[in-house]
Amino acid sequence: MLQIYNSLTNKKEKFEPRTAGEVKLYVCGMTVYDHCHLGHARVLVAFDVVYRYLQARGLNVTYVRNITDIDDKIIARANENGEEFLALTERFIDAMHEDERALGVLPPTHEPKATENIPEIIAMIETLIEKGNAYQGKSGDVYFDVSSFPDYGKLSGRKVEDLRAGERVAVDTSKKDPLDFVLWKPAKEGEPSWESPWGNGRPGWHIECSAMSTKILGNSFDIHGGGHDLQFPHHENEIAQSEACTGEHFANYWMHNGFIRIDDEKMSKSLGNFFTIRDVLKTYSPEAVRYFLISSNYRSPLNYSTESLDAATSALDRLYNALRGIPEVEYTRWTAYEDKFYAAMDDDFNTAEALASLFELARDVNKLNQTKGEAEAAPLAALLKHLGGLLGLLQQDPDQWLQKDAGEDGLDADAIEAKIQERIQAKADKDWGKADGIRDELKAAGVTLEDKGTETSWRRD
Ligand SMILES: Nc1ncnc2c1ncn2[C@@H]1O[C@H](COP(=O)(O)OP(=O)(O)OP(=O)(O)O)[C@@H](O)[C@H]1O
Ligand SMILES: [Zn+2]
Repeated sequence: MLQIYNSLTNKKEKFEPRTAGEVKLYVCGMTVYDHCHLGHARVLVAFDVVYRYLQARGLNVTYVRNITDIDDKIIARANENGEEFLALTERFIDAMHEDERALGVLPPTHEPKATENIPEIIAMIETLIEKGNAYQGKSGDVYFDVSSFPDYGKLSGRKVEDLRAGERVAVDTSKKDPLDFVLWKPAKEGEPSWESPWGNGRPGWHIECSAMSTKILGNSFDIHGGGHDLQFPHHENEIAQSEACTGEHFANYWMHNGFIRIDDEKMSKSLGNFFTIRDVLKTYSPEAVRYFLISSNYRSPLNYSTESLDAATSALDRLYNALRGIPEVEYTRWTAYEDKFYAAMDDDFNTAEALASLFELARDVNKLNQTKGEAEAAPLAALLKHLGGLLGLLQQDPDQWLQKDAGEDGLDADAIEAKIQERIQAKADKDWGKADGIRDELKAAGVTLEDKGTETSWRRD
């Protein structure tokens, strides 16, 4: 029986989809004005594991993860760069997709963008105004009237009176109440904008998720997820908007992942204390990064450190070692082992326990291999690989994986490939000095390049 910790009720609950066999999942995605960092990787991987596991449980999952492609930070960055905001967002959406592919994150079923759903957003705001849940400000702005929604605070457990205490309405807004939040913002000079009944403007952040989730998944759906910081106010506001608009219960289960932290602070672009996914992947393999991200419960905070990533790499070495040299055979069920793994995952996606079950399995593969030989160990090894795959792990060739770490030069295969790509680019740019420099640098690290036509291969000396 799958249990999910529901942030709405603050307890683990039996997971019962609204329609038997079907799961509708919505996760708040990135604001695309920069490269994704490891904090973003955690949301991507945590919900990728949820997505994979629900499917493994035989459920048909519709997974929606939005892209916030219009927002103050995006406009500010585009202005700084002197580029069109759409050019900026397109670049970072492509980069995000590259990072996802590199990390083995499966693409969601739908990836709606805010800018492609403006009519739906406007329609929702109009309904909210009609129903008396939203009002127009003085200059083309529209606000949600928090006092019109008695359930406000039910997700975050906050009381409206407490929230209001100490808040004051800023003089320059036309909000009636400091808790009211913006649904539509009037366009400022030179900013991207869309026509609306309230004049040219753009949507607030909260309304985009209400509009896109409802459009694709319906008024009510199963699971809504996102980072812990989104619980309040973003998700609280989504509930208010959606339930006020449709009169129906919005999402049944709310899942929030903990932060990736650095020195006990949230890894964040605004704080500048971040490591991008692509930078980390220059040194560590994607599976090691995934392993690190799921090595503790998705709800707990997780501190980033090179020690943890090294430990993740060694842990994977042990699992790959068990698979090495064993013939690949078709996976068949092996209940005694599978049950442990499934029981762990059924317990609110307890990946730490699920990984522990993989180590037990690896130990037994080794034992069988030593006592009875490779052929006998093969079915158990196939099971290990299969269960690892449900977490997006153990999908590499064991020999290659283990060879990666073998170099004493500190350069793994991915790092060498990256250098080769850099050299190909340098040659294309006719920067022969740089191209030779890279060849020499690799040579010094014990790696020899061999050019054959346009192909470059490498070997360790
Ligand atoms: N350090 C982190 N650890 C875990 N999840 C995070 C972290 N930073 C952002 N997220 C999550 O990533 C998703 C996308 O977030 P978004 O693009 O809005 O970034 P953000 O929270 O504004 O990050 P930043 O503060 O770095 O700009 C959200 O679900 C958010 O909660
Ligand atoms: Zn959202």
